[in-house]
Amino acid sequence: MTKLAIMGAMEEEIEPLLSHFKDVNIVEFANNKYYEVNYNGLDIVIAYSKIGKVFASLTATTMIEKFGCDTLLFSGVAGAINPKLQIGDLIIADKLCQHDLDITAFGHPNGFVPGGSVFVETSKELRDVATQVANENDLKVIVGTIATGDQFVHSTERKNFIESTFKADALEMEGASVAVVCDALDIPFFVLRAISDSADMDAGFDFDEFLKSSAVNSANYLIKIVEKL
Ligand SMILES: Nc1ncnc2c(CN3C[C@H](CCSCCOCCO)[C@@H](O)C3)c[nH]c12
Repeated sequence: MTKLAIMGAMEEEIEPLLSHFKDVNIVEFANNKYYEVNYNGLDIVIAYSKIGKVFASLTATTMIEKFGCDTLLFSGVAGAINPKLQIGDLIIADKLCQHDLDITAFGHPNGFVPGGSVFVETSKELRDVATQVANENDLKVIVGTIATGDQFVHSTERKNFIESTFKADALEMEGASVAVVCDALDIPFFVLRAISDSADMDAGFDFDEFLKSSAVNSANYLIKIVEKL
């Protein structure tokens, strides 16, 4: 029986999801709250990690190891790199990387450390469900590479580095750490993001303005995917 983890990084990313559920049981653990619900017979644990790769790794590991989740879906917002991605648009990750992981001094490529890999792929099965839902609901969704790093990107210089180095389509601060955790624990995972900004000099203003509405875009799509699982 599937037990689903639904994760975000910020409260604003999870709030639109929680509003769909009643009878929520709250479990406090490791300075965080985990919301347990049952939806259409599916046991679900929902949490927002707080910002960044370390918090996201802790929450993903907790949802799997402590709560016994066997599938993990991430919903949230992202900065656009691919110019086809406009504010509010949806992107599903087929693979993720860490743009700020750097031991190039030793001849390794950006995003690589021994024992790891530059890219981690998401679950093809979950992506196929998502694509079917998008088609059924006439949703425009891009499938692409998402780059993760412990920084809010707000400069075209950093954005261009990430694009040229990883050929990434979007960027954020948690997805690749969820990917490494799920890959290591052999848990199928899926990362969905809606664009809140373009990671350029206007990113801070756009993010403040569009966080909530873009988080709702992602959450509404994710709920439709959950209903298919
Ligand atoms: N351009 C960008 N660069 C990197 N990541 C993103 C993302 C994706 N999420 C949003 C959030 C931004 C962290 S700062 C939030 C401000 O907090 C305000 C509270 O003081 C973090 O969880 C990553 C959207 N645009 C981005």
